[in-house]
Amino acid sequence: MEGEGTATGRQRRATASQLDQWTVQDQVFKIYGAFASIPRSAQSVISIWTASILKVVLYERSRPWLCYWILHSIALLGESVDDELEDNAIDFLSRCQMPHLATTYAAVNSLVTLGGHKALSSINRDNLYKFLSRMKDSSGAFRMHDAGEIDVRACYTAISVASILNILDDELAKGVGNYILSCQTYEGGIAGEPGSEAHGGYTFCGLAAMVLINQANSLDLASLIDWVAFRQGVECGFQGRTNKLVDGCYSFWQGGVFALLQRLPAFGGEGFGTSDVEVEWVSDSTSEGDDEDRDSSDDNEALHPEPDQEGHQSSSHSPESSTAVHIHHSRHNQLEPLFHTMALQQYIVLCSQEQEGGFRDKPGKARDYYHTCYCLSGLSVCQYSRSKNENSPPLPTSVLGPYSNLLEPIHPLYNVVSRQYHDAREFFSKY
Ligand SMILES: CC(C)=CCC/C(C)=C/CC/C(C)=C/COP(=O)(O)OP(=O)(O)O
Ligand SMILES: [Zn+2]
Repeated sequence: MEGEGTATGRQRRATASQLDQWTVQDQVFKIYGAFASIPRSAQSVISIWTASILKVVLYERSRPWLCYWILHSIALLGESVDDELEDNAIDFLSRCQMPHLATTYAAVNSLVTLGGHKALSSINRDNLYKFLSRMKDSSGAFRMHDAGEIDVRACYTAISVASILNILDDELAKGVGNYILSCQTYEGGIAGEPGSEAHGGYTFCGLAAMVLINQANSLDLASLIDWVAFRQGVECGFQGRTNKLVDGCYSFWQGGVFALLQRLPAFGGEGFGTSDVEVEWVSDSTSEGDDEDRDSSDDNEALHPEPDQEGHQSSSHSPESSTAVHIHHSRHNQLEPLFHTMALQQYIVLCSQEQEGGFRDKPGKARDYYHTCYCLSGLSVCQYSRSKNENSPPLPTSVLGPYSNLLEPIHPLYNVVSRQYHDAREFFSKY
């Protein structure tokens, strides 16, 4: 019998990413070996040179992301950039040469966020379609880049850009659903690849991709919703996975999962009309006053949960009263937000926000553009979680702090501001 520690035993249990990672590790160790054998005097020059190449590669890879995080944050705040910056951003994004699905998604979302003829027409949809087809594996799933890793993130970014650019067809969609289904774990959340651990980032990607290809109902939605409901911690923020710390960025990755779920017909929502992916908002059969009254009492409970005898959180999180069951039995058949939206706003505004501006993972960490983008996106999801449609703004009681804290609504399938989504949709339906 092969022992746990043997190479063959290790190989047999390995995921595709682990195998990739070990290949890279072997190469790095070989480089270390070669490095150790050269004269000491040459080592420092080479190490400075290698570090700067690595820095350039990583920086180049993240630049479209920086554009998206910054532009989307500005758009969420209801602001726009000046003409010169807009022109420079369009010019820069059209010169990015390293094809990669994640940066393609970031660049497309940046251009959609900038909006207007110049930004939208700078996207070469024919070439992009060819790139997406090249990234498609024979299994149906997508890989991130040429010879790159296959995972749920790649599936989402490919399907998301294809959908928003109106080039999604059966060929691109074929097999994606089965791959994502194989990534839903025993916990209910979705992992990056089969056999890995469920994680909020991949759960958002997997669910959004399934909605876009009209296959969300083939997931085990009841266990998915229970998994995500249990990820909101006593600190009021979300953790990315079981037994890990809460982090501001999961306000969107997990909060966005709720925003998607509550629009699904299976949970009483009105759907996305997935053939043309129009945003529909949750219908509401009760009076707004009634709704908002309950909001505040629920949120008080959320902030001060009654511990049970073993010190666990309140009974609404016990397995006997699973979240899925609650949804269907809520008063007057009205759909409640499926998480504590005011509590999450408290975590975002009071714990993730930096005094000087910007957002972070948690107190003690530094602010950055990634966390700023995803904390603001999560905040918007919370604020609009009870809105009937994007033209009826939330009541003040749904917004933590002054009403001037209200952000723009997002389209949760793509995480771009709704108005920009509609403009892009219209633009790409004509061209
Ligand atoms: C569209 C797109 C590209 C989406 C990316 C989705 C996303 C955020 C995936 C998360 C990946 C991951 C396993 C992080 C764990 O990091 P960690 O171990 O440092 O954090 P943790 O302790 O919170 O799990
Ligand atoms: Zn984070």
